[in-house]
Amino acid sequence: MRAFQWSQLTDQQQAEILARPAQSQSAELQQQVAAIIDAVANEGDAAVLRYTRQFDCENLSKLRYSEAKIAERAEQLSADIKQAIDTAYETIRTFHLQQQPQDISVETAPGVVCTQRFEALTAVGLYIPGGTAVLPSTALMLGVPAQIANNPRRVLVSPPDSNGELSPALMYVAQKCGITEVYCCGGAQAIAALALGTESIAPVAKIFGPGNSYVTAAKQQVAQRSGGPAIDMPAGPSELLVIADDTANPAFVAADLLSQAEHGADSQVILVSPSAALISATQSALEQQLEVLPRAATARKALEQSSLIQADSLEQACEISQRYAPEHLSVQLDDAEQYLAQLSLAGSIFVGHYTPESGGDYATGTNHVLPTYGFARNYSSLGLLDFYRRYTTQTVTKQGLAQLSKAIITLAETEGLRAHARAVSIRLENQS
Ligand SMILES: NC(=O)c1ccc[n+]([C@@H]2O[C@H](COP(=O)([O-])OP(=O)(O)OC[C@H]3O[C@@H](n4cnc5c(N)ncnc54)[C@H](O)[C@@H]3O)[C@@H](O)[C@H]2O)c1
Ligand SMILES: N[C@H](CO)Cc1c[nH]c[nH+]1
Ligand SMILES: [Zn+2]
Repeated sequence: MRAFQWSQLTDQQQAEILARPAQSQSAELQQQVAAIIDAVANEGDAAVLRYTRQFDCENLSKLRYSEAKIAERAEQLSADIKQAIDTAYETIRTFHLQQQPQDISVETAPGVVCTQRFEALTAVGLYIPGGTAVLPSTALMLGVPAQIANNPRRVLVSPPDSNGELSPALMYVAQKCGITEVYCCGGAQAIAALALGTESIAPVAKIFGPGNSYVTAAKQQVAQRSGGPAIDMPAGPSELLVIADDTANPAFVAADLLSQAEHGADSQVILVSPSAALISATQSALEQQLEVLPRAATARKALEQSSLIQADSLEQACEISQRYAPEHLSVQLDDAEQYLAQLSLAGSIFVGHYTPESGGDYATGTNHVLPTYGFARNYSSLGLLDFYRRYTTQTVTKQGLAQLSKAIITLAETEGLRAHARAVSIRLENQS
C-alpha cells in the first residue's frame, strides 16, 4: 500500500490519491458494454446465452430456473448455512420493516387537499453478482425489501457457475424471499435483458444490485435510454475508508481493510490516521494476515491502488473522508460517536472498535448495497423506499379554487402561459 503524509502533498497529488481506479470508467469498457446491450436488443435470448457461455458457462442451455429447480437446489443447502441465512434474514427484515412508507394527506389551503402516496413498483430486477464470489448476502439485501414492499414481479438474475448452476445458498434466499422468477445470467447481458426484455425475460421497471464495472456501466447505460428502467444507484467495486487513532487495534484495522480488498482487484481501501505508529503497525498486520488469506492475490492487487494516509489531526482525517465519500466508512476511535457530526458522506458508517465492516455486509440489518465511486456524496444507501414509486394527488373544491385563483392566474400570466390561466378563470366564470 502506498503511504503518504497528507499535508506534504500538492492539491493534484491529493486528488490522485483519492481518485478511483481508472479502469472502472474507461471509454473502452463503456464501448464494450454498449455493444453487448445492442446485441441483446437485436438478438434477445440468443445474445444473452452467447455472452453467458463466453464469460460464465460454456455449455449453458437454458436461462430460466423453474420453481422446482429452485426448491431442489435450496434443499441441498446445509443446516448451518440455512441457520446463518435465517439469522441475517431476521435482522435485515427487522430494520427494513421500520422503513415502511407513510401516505400523507394535507390541507394546504382551505378547500385544497394534497396527498402523497406510495405504490410498490410492479416489476423489479435483482442483480446478484457471481463472478469472483457468489453473494447470497446480496440476494438478502435485495430480496428482503422487495418481499416487504410486495413488488408483484421480483426477478433474480445471477451469473451461473461453470456447470451452469446457481448456488444452493442463493436459491435458499430466493425461496425465503418468495422469488420465483430466476435466470442464470450475469454481466451487462443480464442487465440489458432486464431493461429491454427478451423472448424469455420480460422487462422490469427498476434494476437493483451491485456488480463489477461491466454491470455498473450497463446499468447506467440502460437507464439513459429512452423508456429505459430506473436503477438504484452506481454500486460498483467495494471501497472502505478507515479513520483510526492510537486507540485502535492495528490487527482489527488490517482485517477490515483486507475484508474489502479481497472483493476484487478493483476494490480500493484507505486508512487515514494522525498516528504514524498505528499506520506502521497496520502495515505489519496487513502482511501477517495476507500470508494466510486464500484470496491474497486479489487483495494484494487492490492494495496496490490503495493508500495509507497520515493526517495532521482527526479533524483533517474527517475532511479527507468527506472529500472521498467512501462506500463504507469505519471509525475506529474510543470517542467515535463524537466525530459523527463531521462525517456524513458515506454509504454506511461503522462506529467503534467492535463494529467490523463485514458485520454490515451480512447481518447487522443495514443494507449493504451502497453507492461507490464517490456517489455517496449524492446518492443514498439502499432502503425499503427504493422499491416503491411515489406520486401525488390534489383535490380542489370550488371555494378552494377561488382562494388560489389569484396566485395561479398571476403566475401563469407571468410565465406568458395564458391557457394555464384560462383553465382557472373559466371555472370561476362558470360557477353555478
Ligand atoms: N457496492 C456494493 O454495494 C457491492 C455489494 C456487493 C458486491 N459489490 C461488488 O460487486 C462486484 C462483483 O463483481 P464480480 O465480477 O464478482 O461479479 P459480477 O456478477 O458483477 O460480474 C460477473 C460478470 O461480469 C461479466 N464480465 C466479466 N468479464 C468480462 C469482460 N471481459 N467483458 C464483458 N463482461 C465481462 C460477465 O458477464 C460475468 O458474468 C465486486 O467488485 C464487489 O466488490 C459491491
Ligand atoms: N462489501 C460488499 C459491498 O461492497 C458486500 C458484501 C457481500 N458479501 C460480502 N460483502
Ligand atoms: Zn464485503
